[in-house]
Amino acid sequence: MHPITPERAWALHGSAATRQLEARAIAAAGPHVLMQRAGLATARLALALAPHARQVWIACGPGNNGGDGLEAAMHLQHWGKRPRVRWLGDEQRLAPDAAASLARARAAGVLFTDAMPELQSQDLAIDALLGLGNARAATGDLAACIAALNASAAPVLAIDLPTGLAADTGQAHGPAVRARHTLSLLTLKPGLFTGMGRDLAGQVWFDALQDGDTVPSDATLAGPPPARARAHASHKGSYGDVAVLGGAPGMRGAAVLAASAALHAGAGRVYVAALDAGTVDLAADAPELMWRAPPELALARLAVACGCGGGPQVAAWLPRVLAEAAQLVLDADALNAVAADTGLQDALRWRAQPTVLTPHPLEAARLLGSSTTAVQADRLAAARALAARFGAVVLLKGSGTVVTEPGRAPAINPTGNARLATAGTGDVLAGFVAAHLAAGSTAWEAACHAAYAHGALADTWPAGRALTASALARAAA
Ligand SMILES: NC(=O)C1=CN([C@@H]2O[C@H](COP(=O)(O)OP(=O)(O)OC[C@H]3O[C@@H](n4cnc5c(N)ncnc54)[C@H](O)[C@@H]3O)[C@@H](O)[C@H]2O)[C@@H](O)CC1
Ligand SMILES: Nc1ncnc2c1ncn2[C@@H]1O[C@H](COP(=O)(O)OP(=O)(O)O)[C@@H](O)[C@H]1O
Ligand SMILES: [K+]
Repeated sequence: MHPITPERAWALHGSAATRQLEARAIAAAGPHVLMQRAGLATARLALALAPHARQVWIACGPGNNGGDGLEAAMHLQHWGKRPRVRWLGDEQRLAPDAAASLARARAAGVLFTDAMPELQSQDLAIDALLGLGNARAATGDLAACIAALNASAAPVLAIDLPTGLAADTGQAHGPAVRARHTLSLLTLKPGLFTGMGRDLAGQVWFDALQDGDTVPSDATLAGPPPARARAHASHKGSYGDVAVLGGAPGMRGAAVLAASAALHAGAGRVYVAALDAGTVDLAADAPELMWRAPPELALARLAVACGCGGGPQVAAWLPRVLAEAAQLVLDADALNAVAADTGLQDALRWRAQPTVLTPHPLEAARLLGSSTTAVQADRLAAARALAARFGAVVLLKGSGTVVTEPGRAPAINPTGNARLATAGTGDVLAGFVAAHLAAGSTAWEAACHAAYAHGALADTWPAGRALTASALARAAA
């Protein structure tokens, strides 16, 4: 069993792939063996999380997720704990594995009770209501158990998935359990790491329940970028040139943030072309930045971050930028301009040079002609659709940032937290991506590595220090 941390990459499997692997694993191991392993793993984790727990409330649903919970109850009973089980199943319609675990829990003397527990007296609660079989919004007793788990002062351990969380999308379309820990079984599911997944699953643990067998993954949970050593005999030209095109009147700060981020992330030289009527400025904290009028940029030699505070003015520059920029990050207003103009959409599709689009969900919705709700309902699918439509790497921002490109399984970024929800951090990310592109990374690597580094800075940010976008830009290593 492993705790899932951002220190390494992990393969992610959606529900269809997991069902496929489950069928093979059951065929190989024999009936009930997998559920026995799942229940034992759950009980062991429960004990590790709450070693002194006496009272454990286990809410068990009607299917095999409930079977895992019953199996765990049996072990906890054997180990001298006092598990109390609320079981929502129907013996007439019970699958054989869950029926076997029900019999074992009863034989062990586990207490079954329909009464809701005295919530404050529980030391631990286990959510074994629904897992992969979660088919519709919970109502009735199921919804009441979800509410009880969420009201519990005790930590909640969810088996396989927090009840109500969709394995493939990270969305919940009804009441859902908010767990402190989730033990994912057989595979890690993408929905645990994006959308609502991070908030509902808490700390994720993983037990493969079997050795060796696997099926093709649907996505990856990204790992850290490889360390980049600088050759001693290198010079500023070795790390490439970035230009930021943005900063319309009143929004110059966005361009400075992206430029400062590119500079601190290691770009050799950083130019800023502000759309603010061409006035030249020296940012007090970054005299290294070189200010140019937009027509002066030698786009064909530059990694360009375009959009950051660009306002409507950026649209006029996009035909040239799309045609000429050696590498390109399109952010914010540049994305909105593309969304509003089919000519720019064609130019983006025809572009052959490396390109990264960095929309937040609303920008993605504009590009897709859909809504933020539709994008968030399936972030992986939305990112894939955008990548296919524009033939570019897409980095869809938000909790569990998704990176994808045509023909490749998406990566979900494991780092970052809600302290990043402050104005300007997206401009910083665009600057990071541009710096990686300028240094020679592929568009895919630049997007994955920049997202990871951006989130990791937030994850290690000192508790007492305000996380502002300008401080984030300067903190890049
Ligand atoms: N079969 C096995 O040996 C194994 C099963 N495993 C567990 O089994 C789970 C999948 O089991 P199932 O396929 O039985 O699925 P679940 O146990 O997640 O739920 C399926 C049952 O819940 C009902 N249901 C779904 N949504 C409902 C709703 N909103 N209101 C009321 N009832 C609802 C379905 O009609 C069905 O009876 C996995 O998540 C995992 O926890 C794993 O332990 C691996 C081994
Ligand atoms: N709750 C969160 N968890 C993880 N990352 C977040 C969260 N909220 C915001 N972020 C990150 O912060 C950045 C915000 O970017 P964006 O929405 O473009 O803001 P802005 O336009 O103000 O710069 C993105 O990288 C996004 O992924
Ligand atoms: K569950």
